[in-house]
Amino acid sequence: MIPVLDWQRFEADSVGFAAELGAACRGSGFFLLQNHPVTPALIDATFDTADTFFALDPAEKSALSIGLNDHNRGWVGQGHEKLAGAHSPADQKEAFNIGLDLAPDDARVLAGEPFRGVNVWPDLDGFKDTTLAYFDACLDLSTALMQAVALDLQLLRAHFAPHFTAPLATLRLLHYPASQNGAGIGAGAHTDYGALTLLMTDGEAGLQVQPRGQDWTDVPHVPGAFIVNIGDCLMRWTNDIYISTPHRVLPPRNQRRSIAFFLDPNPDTLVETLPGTGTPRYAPITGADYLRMRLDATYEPAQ
Ligand SMILES: O=C(O)CCC(=O)C(=O)O
Ligand SMILES: [Fe+2]
Repeated sequence: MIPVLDWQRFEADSVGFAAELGAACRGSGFFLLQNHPVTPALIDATFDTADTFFALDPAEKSALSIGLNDHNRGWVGQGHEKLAGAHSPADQKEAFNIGLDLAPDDARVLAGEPFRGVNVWPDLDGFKDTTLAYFDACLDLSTALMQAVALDLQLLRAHFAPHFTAPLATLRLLHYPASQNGAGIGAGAHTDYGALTLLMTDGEAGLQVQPRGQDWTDVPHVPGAFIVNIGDCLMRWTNDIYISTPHRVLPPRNQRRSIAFFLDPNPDTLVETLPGTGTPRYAPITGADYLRMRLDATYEPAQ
């Protein structure tokens, strides 16, 4: 049900690869991607540095809290987020978000453009270098995947390139503590907000998908392969030709770690239904407005 695609095929037969990708994106909205260029050494190093961060004292982590800035960077403590919506139980997980790495004197930061802020960093050797290397590797791979999306949609291969020059990409380190009794939820049922998500897990079970009209089913673990899925922004952009699919994480038996990379377009990109996709079902919206709308719904209103 969730196909396994081979990235090497994109070089040799980009049209054939794009057709496979397109079939997955029109179906379950999920596929596994193996033989990609993000090295096992970089993946391991990112998991290791994330472990070191999550083991810090909560007081140290809360100095980097996501609530202290308005550009979606930093630490999300346990119980802070409800991916399934405000009336659901809180997710049993913690997370750390890193965005495009901008200097404090970057003109976009100084101008206060939406989501254009500086990253926040823990005082840990190697954390920044490792996570930024992982961020860059995922940015390269995900924007290359957008070329395959373009080919599948009968657009020029470079169609999306201008929309991902300085995108609202987010690298999110995730940590789900072991659950004694399986009660509650690790991450509530949701669809992702952006264009593409590249997810790496440590193999601990828990992630499930629910393709439209079907039951929840486990996502298989293929060591080293990315779990790739499309988000609501790309569903909207394709006028619902591609499907973003609900998924959730059950409370894991053992602690579980994952690393999600969310690719959203540039903040000023106008997401309007693509040529050749029929009568538009959606009004155009900028990348920044769309992401803000979705993030605002994810965090509990202040008490
Ligand atoms: O941790 C996982 O396996 C999935 C996380 C997820 O779906 C998300 O953060 O959007
Ligand atoms: Fe997700």
